[in-house]
Formats: sequence, C-alpha cells, structure tokens
Amino acid sequence: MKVCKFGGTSLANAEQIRKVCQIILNDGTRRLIVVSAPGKRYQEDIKVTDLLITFGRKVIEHGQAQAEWQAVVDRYQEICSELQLPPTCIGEIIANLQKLLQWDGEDSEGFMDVVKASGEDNCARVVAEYLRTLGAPATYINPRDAGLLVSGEYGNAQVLPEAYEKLALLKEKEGLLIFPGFFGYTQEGKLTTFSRGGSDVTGSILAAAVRAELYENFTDVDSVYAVNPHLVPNPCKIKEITYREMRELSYAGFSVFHEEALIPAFRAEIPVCIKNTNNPSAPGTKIVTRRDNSSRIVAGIASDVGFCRIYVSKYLMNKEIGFGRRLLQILEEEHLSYEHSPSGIDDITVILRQHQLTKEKEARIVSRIKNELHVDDVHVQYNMALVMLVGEGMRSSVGISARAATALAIADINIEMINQGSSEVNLMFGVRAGDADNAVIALYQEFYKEEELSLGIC
Ligand SMILES: Nc1ncnc2c1ncn2[C@@H]1O[C@H](COP(=O)(O)OP(=O)(O)O)[C@@H](O)[C@H]1O
Ligand SMILES: N[C@@H](CC(=O)OP(=O)(O)O)C(=O)O
Repeated sequence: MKVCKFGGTSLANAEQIRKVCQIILNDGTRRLIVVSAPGKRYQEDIKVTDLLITFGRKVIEHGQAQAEWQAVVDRYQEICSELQLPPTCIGEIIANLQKLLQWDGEDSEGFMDVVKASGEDNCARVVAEYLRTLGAPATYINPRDAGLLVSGEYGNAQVLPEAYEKLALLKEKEGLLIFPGFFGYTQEGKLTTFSRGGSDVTGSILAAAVRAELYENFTDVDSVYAVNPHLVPNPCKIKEITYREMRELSYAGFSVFHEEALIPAFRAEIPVCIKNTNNPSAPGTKIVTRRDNSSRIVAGIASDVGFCRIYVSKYLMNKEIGFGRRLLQILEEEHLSYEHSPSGIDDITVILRQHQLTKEKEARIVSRIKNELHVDDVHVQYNMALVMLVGEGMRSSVGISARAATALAIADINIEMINQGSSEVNLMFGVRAGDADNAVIALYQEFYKEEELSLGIC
C-alpha cells in the first residue's frame, strides 16, 4: 500500500482535483490518500487555510465575519459545481461551516484550530465524493475515528505513540481512504492542528502506521531543488537525498516538505518520494537512508529568517562550573526554546526564534542574566538569518568551510556567526536578514559551478 499526500497547490481548484484523482486511479496501490485544504490558484490568491484564519480571528474579535465566511463557502461552491458533485456534498460542507458561526466564546485557541482544520476536512469530503462519481469506492476517514491521537498544544500538536497501533488498522479497510491532513484529536477528544504545512506530517504518520511501501508527497514542483527555485532560476534538481539532509534543509527553509514530517517515516524506514501533481511521470526526489555522495558533497543550501541572538560575555566563563546550565535555565523559566548556542572561551551566544520575545521579556531576561550571572556584557540582536549548507559528504571533505567563507566574503557579506552541527552534516552561517538571499546565491554559485551543471552532475 502507498500513502499519498496532496498539498494545497494540488487541490486548489476543480481542474487540479481532477488531476489528483487521475493520479490516484492510475495506480491501484495508492490507497491511503491525505489531502490538504485548497491552496493558491494563482500567485496573488489566498489559500483556504489563510481565509479560515482571517475568518476565525474576526469572529474572536468582533463576534461575526460574514464576508470572510462567504469567501470560504465560495471556494468550495466553485469546486463542487465544476466537478458536478451531487448537491448534498456542498450542502454538507455549508452545514459544517455554519457550525463555525456558532462559537460559544470559550477557548479561542481551540476554536481557531477547529476553524483551520475544516479546510482539510471539507476538502477530504469533496475528493472522496468526486472519486465516487468516477465509480471508485472511496471513503472519507475521520481522524478521530481512525485514532490519530495527538498532544493538546494548539497549532503545534505532536503525535502520541499510541496512535500508531490504532492507525495501523486502516490497512485492513477496503477501497480508497481519503484522510484529511493537518489535525488529530487529544485523548480528551479535542481537535488540535499540527503547525502550518502539517498535512505532510499526517502523511508521514500514516505511512509509518500502515508500514507503507512508499510515501508519495505530491506538490507543484518536479523535485526538491538544491536551492529555493524562487532565488535561483532552474536550480539543480535533487534526485536522492538522505532523511538527515532533508530534515536539516526543511528546518532551514525548504518549505517543500515539513521538517517534522521526516521522523515518523525515517523511524519506520518508509521511503519517501516528492513528486509533481502537474507532471506525475517525472521521477521526483527520493528521500533515502543512504546516498552516493561522491558526485555532490553539498546536497542543498537553505536560509531562514526571524532569528535573534543573545550575546553573553564574562571573563573566565570557561572555568565557571554550571554557567551554561544557569543561563539556559533562565531561558527555560521564561518559556523560551533555543535553537543553537555556539560558544567561545569567555562568551556564548544563544540563538532563538525572535517571535518568542516581547520587549518586556527581553528586558526581564537581560536583567536576570546581568544580576544572576554577573556577566560583563549581555545584549540582544534581532533580525538574523541562518544560512545552511547541508550534505552528508561534508564530513569527509576538506576545505568546505573555507570555500563557503570565501564565497561570502567575495559577495561582501559579513558573517556574524559560524556553527557546525556535531554530526558535521550542516554548516551554518548567521548573517543579517537582508543578506540572506545574496548569501544563498553566493554559496550556490560556489558549490554548483556552471561547468559542473553543464556536465550533468546534478
Ligand atoms: N528547495 C526547494 N525545492 C523545491 N521547492 C521549494 C524549495 N524551497 C522552497 N520551495 C517551494 O515549495 C513549494 C511547495 O511547497 P508548498 O507550497 O508547501 O506545496 P504544497 O501546497 O504542495 O504543500 C514550491 O512551489 C517551491 O516554491
Ligand atoms: N493547509 C494547511 C496544512 C498544509 O499542509 O497545507 P499545504 O499542503 O498547502 O502546505 C496549511 O496551509 O498550513
């Protein structure tokens, strides 16, 4: 059995849904299908999930949001009528969406998750209905009935280990199973969504649970590229990439596959393939345990913005037992997660996602670090980007850091921090956010030279 996930771009309108259903029907082993909510139909369009978020926020703030609600209804109405689905289908969807208008004013975060999840839930109903009109035995599956149990952190659910046993029973069901992505239920029965882009996570969990022969993730590009295709035209295609490389690149900004989607598939050793709904015969990108890295040492280059760093210096820090622990404990007590912490003899930098910090929190942390750790200097710097070179082959290659640093110097980019992951699969540079794109381009030119591209090494 194959598990297939179709992203929002693959389900944006009736024409795309027709393509998706053809892909499903072309291969009898594609039986467990995960769908996202309809995505953008064109560049300036708005994804259904974003329409729903605007709707939910307005309901919370003003008690009603009729125009925003109608915008969501219109998207489904257009799809259902173009697919010529029986009127009961849109009737059921409108009834589901009407329930969202009757919020009782309690638990606004829980309400937002219910609102967001309705995007995938209704889309799964549409896809199942359309497949039935084509004569295929398709059933909509409710994640609660199927046992997709998750933790209760709204907007950031994590699958619970006990979910897998129940989900494995899906294998025994007949016909095509259409499963809405992006959400599950807590033990207490509360709907909770994964973080944004989380339908990839649902697909990976299901693939692991049913021990799928393959997890196919359908999107709108022919493959994963060595660099974001919006930054470099026609970048090198990645044919094979390891789970670890993909995990690092997803973390660092490859939005094509959710960073949390690798672990379930990896642990269950399920091969993953990223493919294009608009060009399904293209081989796509395979995510594998091992790859031959002799031809391509650097697998990919990514960047992400929105980081800040807390710089702390104190003479003889290296000799002070427990300094690092006490510093990180302050962050823990302030409910902050940190990403990295490169250090020197007398100083240490802690890098965080800056959305976690408010001005008040920053002031409190700085004052606690000063007063409790008696440091010489502490300051916070915002708007950093992390630029990451990733490749399993880097571990055994001499001179990668030197080449990267030289390329950045030639591009006149100031490196504010360098960090090499302990596994030596990644090399990370902290730069100003405004330099991130140029840094990626400079590194791409260094590691993917014209002549190599023309030799067909990519
Ligand atoms: N390195 C990369 N390789 C391929 N696509 C990338 C990369 N980095 C960013 N992307 C973007 O990811 C997009 C696909 O992800 P997403 O929009 O989440 O798709 P879906 O709606 O199918 O889930 C592509 O259209 C592309 O613009
Ligand atoms: N629809 C959700 C979940 C998702 O995975 O979407 P997509 O497949 O379009 O990235 C979101 O926009 O976050």
